[in-house]
Amino acid sequence: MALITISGYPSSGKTHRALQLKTFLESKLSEPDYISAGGRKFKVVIVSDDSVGIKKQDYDNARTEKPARQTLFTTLQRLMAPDTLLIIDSLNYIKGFRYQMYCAAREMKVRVSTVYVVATAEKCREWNKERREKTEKSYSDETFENLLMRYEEPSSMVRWDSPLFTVPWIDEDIPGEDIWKAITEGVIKPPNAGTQAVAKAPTDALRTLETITTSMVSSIMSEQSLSSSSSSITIYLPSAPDVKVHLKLPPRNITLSELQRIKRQFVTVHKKAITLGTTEKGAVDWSEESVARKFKDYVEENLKP
Ligand SMILES: Nc1ncnc2c1ncn2[C@@H]1O[C@H](COP(=O)(O)OP(=O)(O)OP(=O)(O)O)[C@@H](O)[C@H]1O
Repeated sequence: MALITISGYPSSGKTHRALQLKTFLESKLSEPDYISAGGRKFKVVIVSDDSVGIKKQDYDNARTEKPARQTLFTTLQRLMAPDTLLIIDSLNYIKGFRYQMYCAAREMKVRVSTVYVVATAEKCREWNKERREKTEKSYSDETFENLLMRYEEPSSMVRWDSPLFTVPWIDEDIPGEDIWKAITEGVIKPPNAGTQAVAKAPTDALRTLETITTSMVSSIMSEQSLSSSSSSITIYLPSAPDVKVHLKLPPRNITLSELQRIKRQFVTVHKKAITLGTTEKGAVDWSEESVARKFKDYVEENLKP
């Protein structure tokens, strides 16, 4: 039915908010009108680091953090269902990971929303220290500071974070009614080209992903050098000349390293989707045109103005 992603700094009160939200949603689900309208039994489920066995120390280095995140992702894929309001209570601090969850939700045809729990770094530091003093689970100081530095703030401007609800730590109420509306009445986005089922071997898909994105990065760079004042360029794919992609660029010079960083993020996220898509849910569409259009959207949304 819906996927609600909670995101925020370490020790910012995400679990506190997730529990508040669960109580609110359960009270809405128990309203007689709601039950009789749908005639179905819905449930609210929280998936958290604790519930899937992720420890605070797993965030100490990438070697342990990556498989932890993968466990979280596999669990949420398994639990997403038409009768479930799924709340993901974890740091969810990587933009690419939130995008990956969003794609999975679209594939399952469930509504999405993001709750950004905001507390100052100082406050979170204080709460993390208090947890340690009370011998509760806490992050080491080094990991805590590292996570703060790496935190990629959600933005209502990008599809995968919206609708976005920002909840400050001082405000005791959550915007429950607004979240409820978003997850029961909001638009269900159809699976995009990248999540529709069309057979293609994973090795081909990985090659397409790499060659198309590489070729688009060089096309953007060369088009930009030819028409420096233009804010919109057209790219033709050398390997598929009948495919034309129109790309909007911000009115400034885009650097190669910027594009390569965006390309790396895109490739990493979709490599995972290719593997999961082909091993668990049937093959997905990784045609050249589909990859080109997905990458175009990703570039447009990730280039700073
Ligand atoms: N609004 C608040 N007012 C006072 N204390 C709070 C508030 N929110 C959280 N805390 C305290 O901060 C600590 C961390 O809270 P919580 O577990 O909800 O954070 P979290 O963001 O889920 O942490 P983690 O990053 O470990 O998942 C707890 O000890 C909690 O009591």
